[in-house]
Amino acid sequence: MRLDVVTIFPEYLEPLNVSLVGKARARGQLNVQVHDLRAWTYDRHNTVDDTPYGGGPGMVMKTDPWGDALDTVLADGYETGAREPALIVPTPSGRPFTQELAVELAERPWLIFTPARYEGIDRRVTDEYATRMPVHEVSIGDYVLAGGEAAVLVITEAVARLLPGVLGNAESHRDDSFAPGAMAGLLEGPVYTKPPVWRGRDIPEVLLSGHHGKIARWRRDEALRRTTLNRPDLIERCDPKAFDKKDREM
Ligand SMILES: Nc1cc(-c2cccs2)n[nH]1
Repeated sequence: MRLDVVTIFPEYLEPLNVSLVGKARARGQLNVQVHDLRAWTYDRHNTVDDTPYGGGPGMVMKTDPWGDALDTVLADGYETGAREPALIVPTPSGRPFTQELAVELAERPWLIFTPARYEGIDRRVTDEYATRMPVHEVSIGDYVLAGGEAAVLVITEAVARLLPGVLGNAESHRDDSFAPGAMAGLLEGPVYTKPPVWRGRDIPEVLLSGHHGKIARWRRDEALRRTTLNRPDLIERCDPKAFDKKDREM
């Protein structure tokens, strides 16, 4: 997969050099290119914004720097064999980013992120590129950030970990919270490791029993408990038949 990020804060994307994404890049599983939007400005102040038509607070990001930047990124990507780009525009007014959308994006060969600052990017930019590729406006949550770069980090990590070979078998994403089918869409329950007693706190007996059926049932019950507490909305969506199946396996 190829990822391009165009931003006025390229240093904000440094975390893409470390940990899971950094290792995937080093292994060649991910090609990440970060571009400074100001490289496509030609005035003394490297201007990327201007006042909004129709008035109102704040500033709007101008068309030309984005258009020139995206044309260059696309030309470079195509030249090096990338195909089928999709534009990912982080915004509070976008489609909620979910594990389902992460799976959808992980299947694409090329994602181009356009994190905005200020009040956003002139709408004509996304209108222009929507004629050439899918444009996904994506929200990572119902809160307002100062810019989309943090959202790029979140989306990139959630997508990268789904790429084949990025997570070792030990870290399989099969049982992730929200992964369809895993615990029928429930939240993960509590986890424990050595020592067996810590500051007077024991491990739930069942986890030391070696009885896999009882352990699986306990984990399912804990997942139900946590989901009921924190995300009752997921309870309606989960597939009760999956429980029957799991009960039979236990
Ligand atoms: N979910 C979400 C996205 C954002 C922003 C994206 C770009 C500027 S602010 N805030 N909250």
